[in-house]
Amino acid sequence: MNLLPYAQAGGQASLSAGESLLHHPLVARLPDWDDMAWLIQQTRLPVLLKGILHPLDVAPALQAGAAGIIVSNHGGRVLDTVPATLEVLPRIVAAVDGRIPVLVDGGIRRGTDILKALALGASAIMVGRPILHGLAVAGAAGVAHVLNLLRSELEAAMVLTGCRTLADIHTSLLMPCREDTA
Ligand SMILES: Cc1cc2nc3c(=O)[nH]c(=O)nc-3n(C[C@H](O)[C@H](O)[C@H](O)COP(=O)(O)O)c2cc1C
Repeated sequence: MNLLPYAQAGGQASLSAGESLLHHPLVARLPDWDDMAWLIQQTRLPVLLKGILHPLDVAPALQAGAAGIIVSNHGGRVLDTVPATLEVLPRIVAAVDGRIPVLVDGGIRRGTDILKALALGASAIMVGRPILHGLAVAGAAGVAHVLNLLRSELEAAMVLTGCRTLADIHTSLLMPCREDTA
C-alpha cells in the first residue's frame, strides 16, 4: 500500500531524488507482535489478524491474543511471488488446530471457490473485488446480486457434492494434485 499520500500533510505522493521509502517515518519502524498485543488490549472487541501467510506466525498471533486469523495476500498492493492463499491455508489451519477461527480471502470468485476454501479448513471466506465490481456496476443492488450469486453457486456446489450443511464440507471432497496439499 502506498502510505505516503496519507503520511504527508501536503499530500505529496512521490519521493524526491535520493529519498527512500524505507526511511520514511511511517515505515521506518514497522509494527511487530508487541504492537499487535498492545492494539488487541485496547478493546474488548475481537481482533482478527489479516495477512497471515506462514504457519510460524500462528503462535505469536495466538500469544498476542488474536480472536481469529485471516489468511490473505492482498493489501491493496500485492507483493510479487507471495503464495496463493488456498495453497497456505491447510498449513495455517493445522497450526491453529481449532483454537481460533481461520478465515481466508483472495480470488474467491464463485461458489466452488468457497466450497474448496471451506473443504481446506477455512471457518469462513471473505470477498473483496467482486463486491467492488457489483457496487461500481449497480450500487447496493449490485453488491446484493454478487452476494446472491455466490450463495446460490455455493448451494449448487453443495448439492452436487452431497453436502447438506456447511459442516458436511470436508477435505475428502478434494482430489489433491500435489503431495503437500494432501
Ligand atoms: C482497492 C483495494 C484496496 C485494498 N486495501 C486494503 C488495505 O488497505 N488493507 C488490507 O488489509 N487489504 C486491502 N485490500 C485487500 C482486501 O481487503 C482483500 O484482502 C482482497 O481484496 C481480497 O481478495 P479479492 O479482491 O480477490 O476478493 C484492498 C483491496 C482492494 C481491491
